[in-house]
Amino acid sequence: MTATVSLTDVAAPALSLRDIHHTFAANQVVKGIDLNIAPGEVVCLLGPSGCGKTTLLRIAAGLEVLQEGAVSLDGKPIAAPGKRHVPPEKRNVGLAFQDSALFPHLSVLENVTFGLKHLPNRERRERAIELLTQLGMANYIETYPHMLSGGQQQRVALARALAPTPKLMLLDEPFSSLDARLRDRIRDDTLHVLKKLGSATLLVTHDPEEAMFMADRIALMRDGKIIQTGTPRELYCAPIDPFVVTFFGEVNELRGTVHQGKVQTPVGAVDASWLPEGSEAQVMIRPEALRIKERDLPFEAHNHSHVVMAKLLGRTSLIHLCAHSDDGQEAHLHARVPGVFLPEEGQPIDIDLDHSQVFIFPR
Ligand SMILES: Nc1ncnc2c1ncn2[C@@H]1O[C@H](COP(=O)(O)OP(=O)(O)OP(=O)(O)O)[C@@H](O)[C@H]1O
Repeated sequence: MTATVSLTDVAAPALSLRDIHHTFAANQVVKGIDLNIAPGEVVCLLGPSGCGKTTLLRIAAGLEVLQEGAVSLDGKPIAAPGKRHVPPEKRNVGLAFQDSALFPHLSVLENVTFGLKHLPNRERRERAIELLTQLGMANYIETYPHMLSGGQQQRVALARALAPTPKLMLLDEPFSSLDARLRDRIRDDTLHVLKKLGSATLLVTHDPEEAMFMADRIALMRDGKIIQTGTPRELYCAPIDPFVVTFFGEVNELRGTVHQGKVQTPVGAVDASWLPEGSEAQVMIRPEALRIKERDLPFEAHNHSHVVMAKLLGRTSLIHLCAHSDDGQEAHLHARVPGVFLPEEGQPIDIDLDHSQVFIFPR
């Protein structure tokens, strides 16, 4: 019998962070973090402002001296508290930040070839131009940084970080200074370049959509700790606690008591078989889990579920609704429906639940 062994089982992690703790004055900002990144894997460190993401990335980069724990690159220890600190420039990692400064006296091409001194001239130039082309900057190779917009400078900074093909890229909010349209394009270009080069990547972001767009795996942080690690699908569809659910977008929150393995809500019964009978539960329903069907009933039938308000948000419509159950329970909920769906105020409706986007937790 042969066992299947994946590449990630045999190859040393591109980055390994073990039991990392970090304190500024008396403020403990990283509290025991373990994280591995496999070769070629894109991992997003996601979390609210101040939860310690940047500090962790700076520790991996060597910009903060490690206080507690261990850091390895490619299986080799590069930082141990009080013993070993390989400086950032010797770690063979690519770094790009929200506002990465370019060398002002060098052209775009010279900025990108800067880290390629070990290559012959021609190869250096070809490599830089290839990357600048992939990031939409091929027409600016002779331009100087002060002549570029912020978004263009950011693309050059990404090309400069990627040019030496580092085994590990550390990116801290590299797209957040860009306006929405440009950000989408540069994110897309960057993702394709990272995958083509096969660089393992740790990307810090506070934007869940960005994390889902970029990541093979997401590590969601709160208050110095990783709360859940998994694929975007695992975090979105199998969140382990209410914080994880709410971090990925608005949810309808209801409460109820577990009775015969279920909690009754105004939109139907929700399975709670894993919770103790009689316990209080929190039911979280994503807006897209509410499926609405218009009913041919008089608009005055207000003991039936009905539309309170409908707004077009662009790609989706947001329906404010009043949900009624047969036993007299009532709740104001938000539903999201793809495309243009704008029923009139008072329109009676039936509501079905997509249970895959309903989550239940003990209160
Ligand atoms: N050099 C420093 N000296 C003192 N406190 C610091 C220092 N750097 C960060 N902190 C504090 O550590 C905490 C974590 O900061 P960090 O920048 O790691 O968070 P973050 O999750 O990246 O936040 P953001 O998304 O806002 O950048 C914050 O309370 C911050 O004020």
